[in-house]
Amino acid sequence: MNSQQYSSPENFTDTRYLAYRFYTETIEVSRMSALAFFEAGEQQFKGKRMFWQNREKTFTWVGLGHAHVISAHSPHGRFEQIKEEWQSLCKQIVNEEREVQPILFGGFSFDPLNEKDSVWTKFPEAYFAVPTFQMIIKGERAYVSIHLITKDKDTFTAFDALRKERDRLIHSAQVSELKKYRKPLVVKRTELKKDEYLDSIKKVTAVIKAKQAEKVVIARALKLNFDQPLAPASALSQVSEEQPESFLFGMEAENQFFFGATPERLVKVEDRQALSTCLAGSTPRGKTVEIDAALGNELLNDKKNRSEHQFVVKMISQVFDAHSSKMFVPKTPKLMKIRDIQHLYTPVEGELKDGSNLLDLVRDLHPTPALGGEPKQEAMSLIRQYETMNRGYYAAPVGWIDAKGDGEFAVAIRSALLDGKDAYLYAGGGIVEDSHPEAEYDETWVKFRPMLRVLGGQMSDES
Ligand SMILES: C=C(O[C@H]1C=CC=C(C(=O)O)[C@@H]1O)C(=O)O
Ligand SMILES: [Mg+2]
Repeated sequence: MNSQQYSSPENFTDTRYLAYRFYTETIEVSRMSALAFFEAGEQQFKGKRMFWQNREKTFTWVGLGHAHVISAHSPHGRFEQIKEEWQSLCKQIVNEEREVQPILFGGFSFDPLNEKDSVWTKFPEAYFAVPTFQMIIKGERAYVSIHLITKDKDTFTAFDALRKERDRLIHSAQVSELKKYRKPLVVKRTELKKDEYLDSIKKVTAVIKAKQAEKVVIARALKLNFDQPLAPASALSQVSEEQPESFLFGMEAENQFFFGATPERLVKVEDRQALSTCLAGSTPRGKTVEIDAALGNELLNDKKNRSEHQFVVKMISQVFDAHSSKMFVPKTPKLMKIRDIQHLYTPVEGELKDGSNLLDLVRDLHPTPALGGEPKQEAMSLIRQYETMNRGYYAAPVGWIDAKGDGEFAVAIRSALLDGKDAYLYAGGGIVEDSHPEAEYDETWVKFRPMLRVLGGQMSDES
């Protein structure tokens, strides 16, 4: 790298964030491992690191350090708060000419009105950050940006220090291989409140038969205890090897780390084109091509799974109808096959109307009936009443938005919370009129499988 290339940092001011100044600088770098960059921040930025890779693997993003945090602690108005604060901040930094935009990354809790005890002690109801150092890999090109958002006037020394730190991070990521970690041993695996979970499915099915709701998603948790803590970089590296066909995400909040490999897109916006995917209805993969195809066919024709799926298509279509024009929804679902499981899948596309933006869609889509139920409010209150835990960020939106309003959110399923020597894994399923507790229980095992393979903790008869 040649320091002559550096342009002087740009500086913007704005009304609401008048006191702040936003300094930024981006350089293109030769390609390096995003995980090595994440790991290079282990000492300085522990507790403040974020990771994202889209399903197609065309976009990888790493954030180290917090240039600015936008979080919400109140159960009400959190989507608006994040949107408004980000837009205010963006007024100072938007520059249509800029090839690399600053990105705000983070997530929401599933249900801020759930009052059950929570292990998610470090995660507020919404938690987003603009990182101090942002690395982007887009296709064949890689960029590293510095973001400094400050009220100080004299930033010359501070910015200079950040340039040095950036060079150190890049150097470290380019020369060192990802550390080889020993996979911690799982000393104990506990199914949390299994009997209550089975019982809740019976009760919810009865409630649905009594026509108080049409569909409710009920989930449960597994707890693993390790002999030593698992490093976030190691967890991410395992998950990226095990689940190549999913969105990969990770976010640290102090000493807790939430990560996962989810197949489910909540919504993506690019140049005002919006895309969502309805994903609900499941069956395992078959051991041979023939069995796999037969299972897939059965799923496509299964009444119970098609009904689970159709609630999602209907709801997402309604939300898209409100926010977009030129909507497109295929009439019948296809199969999405991933390593352990196959799902019914319907993409929904639309062109955003003036005045609607990505975070409006996130607010109105969350939770879709793939994670909440139908009708939404009844399902949420039934989940509060019958589910045996607090979901934290499981099943909630996680993703990013840039200064232009483009971005993508996934639904944080197939995920786990790491907390010291403990991990909490989550899985659920859509309960409809003809659901059966044992079958739903089995389905959760299939959904736990990828995370169990990543973390260890599967029993010897599980592959
Ligand atoms: C709730 C989960 O999956 C949802 C997404 C796809 C299929 C689902 C199902 O068939 O039940 C669930 O709605 C989970 O993985 O924990
Ligand atoms: Mg299901």
